[in-house]
Amino acid sequence: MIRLDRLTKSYAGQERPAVDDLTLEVPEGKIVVFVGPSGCGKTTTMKLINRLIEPTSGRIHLADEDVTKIPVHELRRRIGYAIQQSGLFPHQTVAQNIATVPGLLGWDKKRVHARVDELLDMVGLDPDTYRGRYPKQLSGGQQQRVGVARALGGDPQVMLMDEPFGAIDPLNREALQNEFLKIQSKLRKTIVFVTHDIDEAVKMGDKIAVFAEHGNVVQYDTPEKILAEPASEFVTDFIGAGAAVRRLSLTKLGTVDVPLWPTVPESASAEEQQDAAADSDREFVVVLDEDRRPVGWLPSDGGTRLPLISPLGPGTSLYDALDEMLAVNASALTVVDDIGRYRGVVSLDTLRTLIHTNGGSGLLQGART
Ligand SMILES: Nc1ncnc2c1ncn2[C@@H]1O[C@H](COP(=O)(O)OP(=O)(O)OP(=O)(O)O)[C@@H](O)[C@H]1O
Repeated sequence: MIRLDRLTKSYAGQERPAVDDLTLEVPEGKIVVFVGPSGCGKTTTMKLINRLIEPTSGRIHLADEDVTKIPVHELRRRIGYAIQQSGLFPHQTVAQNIATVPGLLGWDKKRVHARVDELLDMVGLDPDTYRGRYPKQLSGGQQQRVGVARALGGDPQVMLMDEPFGAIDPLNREALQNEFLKIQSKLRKTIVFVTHDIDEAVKMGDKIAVFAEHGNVVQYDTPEKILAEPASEFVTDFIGAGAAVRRLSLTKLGTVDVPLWPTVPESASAEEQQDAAADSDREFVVVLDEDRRPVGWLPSDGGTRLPLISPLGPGTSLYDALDEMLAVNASALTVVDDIGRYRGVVSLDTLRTLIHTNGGSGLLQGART
C-alpha cells in the first residue's frame, strides 16, 4: 500500500506548487492510474514516491514505513520504475539492463541469469534471441517490454509506470497492455500508472485518479464509476463523449442478460424449420445442433439458411461484440456459454438498450467487481 498524506511540492521559481496538498491511498496489489492534462503534477507525484525528488511538505508511506526513513538506494530496489521510451541504458545489453537491480542486490551470476531469462519470457521476448542485443537493435515495442522487465527485475513490491506504453503504435500498445495485465494478475504488485489516454486508464486501472491542476485529484474511483458518474464538468470533459462506448469495454457478455431468439433443431425437417422461422417474431431463428450449439440462421421471410458467423463466448466484452458486428457486417450475433452452447443473441438493439438503461446502469450491473 502507498499512502500520500498532504503531499506538496513547490519547484523553485514556480508561483504555485506543482503538487498541492495531495492525499491519496494506493491499495495493496492494485493498479491505480493517474490521468489528467499535461503539467498537472502526475510525474512529480511519481518522482516524490521514489524520492527522485523530495517533497516540500507532507508524508509518503510505503506499507507502514515513512519513505523518508528508508535509505534511497534501498527504496529504489523496492520500487520498480518504468518510463516512456523505456529509459534503457544504450551501451548495455538487454540482459545487463534487466540485471541492474538483481546486480545491486548482490545476487550470484547464476541467479541473475535465470532471472533475466524468466523476465524476458514473461514479457514475451525469446531469451536466446534477445538477451545479447543492445537497445538500438530492438523495436520501440520490444524496448518497452525490456523496460518493464527491468522494472520487475528485483521483484519490487511497488511499480511506478510513467506512460510506459506511450510511444508505441496502437496495435502493439494493446498487446503490451494485455500482457502486462496478465503478468499483474499473477504478481499482484502495487502499481501507480500514469497515462494521458483515458482508454488506457479504463483498461488498466482498478482505480483511476483524475488530476486537475496542481496535483489536485478531482475524482478517485473505479473506472466504472468515473465513466458513469463523473464528479464534475472537468471529469466529464476529460473522459469525453465516448464514455458510453468505453463502458462497453468493461462489461462481459457472460454477465448480462441477452435475449433468447427462437431456435429450431437442426434435426427438424425442412418444413418444420421453415414453419418455425415463419412463426418467429424475430428476423431469424437460430438453428441448433443436438448439443444446443448454434450452427446457422434461418430467415423468417422464407430465405435459405445462412451460415453462423463467430459465436461470442462469455468472456467477450460488449465493445468487442460491437467490433465484431461491424467487422462482419451483421446486426446480431449469437452468444454461447463456455462450452459453446446457445445462450442468446446480442444485437445492436441490445447494446443500445444497455447503454441507455438508467443512464448506463444496465452496463454497470455487468461490470467488473
Ligand atoms: N524540475 C522542475 N523545475 C521546475 N518546474 C517543474 C520541474 N518539473 C516539473 N515542473 C513543473 O511542475 C508542473 C507539473 O509537472 P509534471 O511533470 O509533474 O506534470 P505531468 O502531469 O506529469 O505532465 P505531463 O503529462 O505533461 O508529463 C508543471 O507545471 C511543470 O512545468
